[in-house]
Amino acid sequence: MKKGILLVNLGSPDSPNPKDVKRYLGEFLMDERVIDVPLWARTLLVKGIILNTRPKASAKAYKKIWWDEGSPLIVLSERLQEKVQNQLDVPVALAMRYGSMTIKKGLQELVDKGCTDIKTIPLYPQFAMATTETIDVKVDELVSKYFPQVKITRTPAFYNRQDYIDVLSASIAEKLEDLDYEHILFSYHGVPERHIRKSDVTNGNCKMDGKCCFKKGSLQHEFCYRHQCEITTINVAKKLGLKNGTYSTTFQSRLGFDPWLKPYTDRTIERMGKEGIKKMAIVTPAFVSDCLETLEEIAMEGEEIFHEVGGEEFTVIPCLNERDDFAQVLSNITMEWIATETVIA
Ligand SMILES: C=CC1=C(C)c2cc3[nH]c(cc4nc(cc5[nH]c(cc1n2)c(C)c5CCC(=O)O)C(CCC(=O)O)=C4C)c(C)c3C=C
Ligand SMILES: [Fe+2]
Ligand SMILES: [Fe+2]
Repeated sequence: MKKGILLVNLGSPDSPNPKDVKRYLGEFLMDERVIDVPLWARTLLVKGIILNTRPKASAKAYKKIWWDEGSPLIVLSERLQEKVQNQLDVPVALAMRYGSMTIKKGLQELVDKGCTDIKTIPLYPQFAMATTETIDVKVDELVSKYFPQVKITRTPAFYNRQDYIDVLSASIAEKLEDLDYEHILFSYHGVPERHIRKSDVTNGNCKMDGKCCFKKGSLQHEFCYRHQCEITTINVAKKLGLKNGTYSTTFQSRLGFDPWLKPYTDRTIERMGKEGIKKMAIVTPAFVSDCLETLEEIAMEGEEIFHEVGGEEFTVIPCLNERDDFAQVLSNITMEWIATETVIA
């Protein structure tokens, strides 16, 4: 069976115009693993409220970060795919969970090249129902409907791989080398607290009390986004020798009125600025590629909040994007898969 790799990221609108943003947000937010309420309630909320208000504001934000070549998230994912392809002999395709670069097209591209043994790699270091799980489920649906001859191998979240932690740490160290910063914030995309409970395979271990995520050996950690974010921070802090109190974990990008994972990034930036921190660095490890949430929400809005409360230097560390060493992590994941399958066969 010929092998192939399908990298999958979130996706972006086709353009930063309100019509395209509305179409994209409609597909994204109608996903039952993103807005996880019954269909009637989701339809009311998304089509009745959000899509009548948000696209205009979101389009304005997208316009601020859009590149001549297109959406930064898409362009950076394409550059990454090219790098990974150059490191490997097996075909590597790229798809997006939402928008025009569909997973169906990505699978078709690999099938057209003769691949029937495909490994999917969601471009998310940490597992979440709204990211990794929705990709895995969509791939299964498409394969059973259109590509029954294809065997799929999933890739678990790679937050705890040493090569990933080394690369993330190197990307931070390079940026901070000559910089005199007082605090480094590790800001992850948030999810509603409810999502963490829903993904709790141990049925009740997850108490959202700040302790369960650190319990050794819990089966729940495999599907606990909060645990995986906290551990990413801890492992990087260890690798870089960061002192306690000089770094922290926060969660950004809330939507709606339910409680989301805390502490919130924007409020933390504001509080720290008010408490007298003048030089802050911020890294966003839940995002592999720079996107609206890093380039606008963090680098523009976050900086504005910090300056408003007296902060002076706000350094944003880029995502791993198309770094050679990050492409190498994805190639390592691929080569380990090929080696294991060869031994089993
Ligand atoms: C990194 C992982 C992500 C998780 C987890 C996630 C959960 C999540 N997101 C929303 C709602 C929105 N997210 C939006 C943008 C966006 N989200 C991620 C990643 C994760 N989302 C990325 C990479 C991006 C940027 C996409 C780009 O084109 O650059 C948006 C759209 C922008 C906006 O209008 O603000 C929304 C809406 C929910 C509800 C959710 C979990 C339940
Ligand atoms: Fe999001
Ligand atoms: Fe947890």
